[in-house]
Amino acid sequence: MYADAASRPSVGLIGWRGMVGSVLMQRMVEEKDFAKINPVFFSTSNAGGPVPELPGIDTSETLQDAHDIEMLAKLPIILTTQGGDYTNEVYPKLRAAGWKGLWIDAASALRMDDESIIVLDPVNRDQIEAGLKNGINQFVGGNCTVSLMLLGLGGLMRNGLVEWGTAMTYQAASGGGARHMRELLKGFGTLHDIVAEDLQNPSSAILDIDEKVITAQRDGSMDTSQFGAPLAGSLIPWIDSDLGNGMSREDWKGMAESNKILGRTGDDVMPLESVTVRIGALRSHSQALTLRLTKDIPLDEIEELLANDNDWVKFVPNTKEASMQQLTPVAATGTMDIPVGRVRKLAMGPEYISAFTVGDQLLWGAAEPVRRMLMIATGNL
Ligand SMILES: NC(=O)C1=CN([C@@H]2O[C@H](COP(=O)(O)OP(=O)(O)OC[C@H]3O[C@@H](n4cnc5c(N)ncnc54)[C@H](OP(=O)(O)O)[C@@H]3O)[C@@H](O)[C@H]2O)C=CC1
Ligand SMILES: N[C@@H](CC(=O)OP(=O)(O)O)C(=O)O
Repeated sequence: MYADAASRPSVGLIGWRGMVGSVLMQRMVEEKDFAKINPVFFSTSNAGGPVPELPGIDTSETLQDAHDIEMLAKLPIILTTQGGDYTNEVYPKLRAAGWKGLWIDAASALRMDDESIIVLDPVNRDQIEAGLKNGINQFVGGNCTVSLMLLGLGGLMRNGLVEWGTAMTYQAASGGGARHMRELLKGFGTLHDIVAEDLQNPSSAILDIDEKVITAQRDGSMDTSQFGAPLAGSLIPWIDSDLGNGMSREDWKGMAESNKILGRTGDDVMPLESVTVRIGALRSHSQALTLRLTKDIPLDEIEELLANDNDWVKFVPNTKEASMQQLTPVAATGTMDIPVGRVRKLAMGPEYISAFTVGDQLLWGAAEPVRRMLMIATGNL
C-alpha cells in the first residue's frame, strides 16, 4: 500500500522536460512512483506554466520557478536532471540559505565532491544506506559509461577480481543531448541525398560514391555545429573537455568514478584506463574491455559471476549469432538490460580476458540510478 497523499514526501522535480528528464518521467509513470511522492514541478523558463500531463499528476498546479531559493528550500528532497550549470548556480545558494534536504542530481558537477555519493544501487547500495544513516545529503548519478560498465562487469569488479583494465568506448550521440542526436540523423540524410541516385543504379561505381561522400564530409557542407566534426559515416575519438595531459575528461571519469562507486581508495585503487570515442549510434553506449584478473579463473566461473551479479545484466554467449543479435545498441536501446559478452581468455596469459558490454545511455546511463535513489530515500525500494 502507498502512503496517503498527505503523508507522502514532497519532491521538487527540475529538468523533467529535458531528454534525461523525459526518460525519468516515463520510468516514474511505469513504476507508479507518482503514487509514492508528492511531486512539485519546477521550470527555469516557464514558471506559472502548466505542469506535465502525466498519469497521477494534479494538473491544477502550475510550474514553480526553479531559481526561487525560498520555494526550493521548503522541500525535503530535490531531484534535478537540469544539468551542471543549473547545479553550480543554484545548489550553493540553497545550502547557504540553510537548506538541509536531500539533493539528487544527474549532472556531473558534484560527483567527485567528498560530500557526495555516486549512486548506482545494484553496485553500491551499502554505501548509499550508510550515507543516508550518516547524514550525507548529496546523491549524484554516475557518468553513463561508468554506470553501464559497472552493471555489466559487476560480477568481477564488485568482487575485487580485477587487477587492472582498459575500456575502449563506443558512445552514442544522445550523450551530447537532443541536438546532437538530430545532427547525427541529419548527417546521415545529407550523405544519403548526395548519392541517392547512384545508389538506385546497381552498376554505379562504388568508388565514385565513396568520393562524393568523403568530399561532403570534408568540404564543410555538413552541419557540425554540435559535434564540431562530421559524425555520420565517421567517428570522433574525443569526448568532453581536454584535460591537457593527453586525457579527455570522459577518459578520466572511467577510473575516478568507478573507484569511488566501488569504494576503492589509496593503494586499493583499480587502474582503469579509457579511450572514449563518439560513434554514430543514437542512444546506447558500448565498450570493449581488456581486464587483467587477480587470478586465473576458469571461463565458466567468470561467465557465472557476470551473469548472476544483478537483475539487469544479461550474459551473451561468445558466438557470432548471439553477439550480432543481442550485444548491440539496437538490442539494448529502450530496455533495462545490460548485455555483456565477447568474454574469452586472451593470448597475454590466463588472467587476461576480453569483454564487451552495451546499455541504454538514457535509462541505466542517466535516469534510472537517480530514480531509484529517490525511491530508496523515500523508503520505497
Ligand atoms: N548521468 C549521465 O551520464 C548523464 C547526465 N546527463 C545530465 O543531464 C543533463 C540534462 O541533459 P538533457 O536532458 O540531455 O538536456 P536537455 O537539453 O534535453 O534539457 C535540459 C533543460 O533544457 C530546457 N529546455 C529548453 N528547451 C527545451 C526543449 N525544446 N525541450 C526540452 N527541454 C528544453 C528544459 O528546462 P526548462 O523546462 O526549465 O526550460 C530542460 O530541463 C545534462 O546537462 C547532464 O548534466 C545527461 C546525460 C547523461
Ligand atoms: N559525457 C557523456 C554524457 C554525460 O552527460 O556525461 P556526464 O554526466 O558524466 O557529464 C557522453 O557524452 O556520452
